Amino acid sequence: MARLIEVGLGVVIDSERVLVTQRKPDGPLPGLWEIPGGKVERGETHEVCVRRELMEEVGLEVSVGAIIGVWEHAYPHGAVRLWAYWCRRLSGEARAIEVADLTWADRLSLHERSYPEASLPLISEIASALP
Ligand SMILES: Nc1nc2c([nH]c(=O)n2[C@H]2C[C@H](O)[C@@H](COP(=O)(O)OP(=O)(O)OP(=O)(O)O)O2)c(=O)[nH]1
Repeated sequence: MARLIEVGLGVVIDSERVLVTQRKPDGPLPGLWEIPGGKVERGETHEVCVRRELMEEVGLEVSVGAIIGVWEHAYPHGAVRLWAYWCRRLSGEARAIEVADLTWADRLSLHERSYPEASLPLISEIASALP
């Protein structure tokens, strides 16, 4: 079996809303919404990966806190292991830099979007943490 792709995700909550981003129309899982993040690069810690991805994708400086969970899933394009962390926004205003779109979703609107299958347990976990 092909090796797992390690992926670091940053769950940023601000004013009782969570930041979700939309994948670009080209590439795997086009147009689905997700938690910002990306592949852990060689030699990188998860914390460094999450901080780098949040800055690259949405221009936010964040601090990385506790781990939420780890989930594995095999897609036709490859198998992933998602490592999700609670994050706090330190500076910047989120803008769609390397993503198709973004929004700050409350508990209700979180459930109105479509996510990659691997993210579904994480989305439930986040929803249960929102008021
Ligand atoms: N960022 C993110 N990726 C997810 C989520 N759920 C999920 O299955 N994935 C998958 C999609 C991809 O197979 C993989 C992340 O890879 P990616 O292609 O988005 O990562 P990247 O930003 O490093 O991309 P690139 O530089 O290779 O273009 O994890 C999620 O909630 N957020």
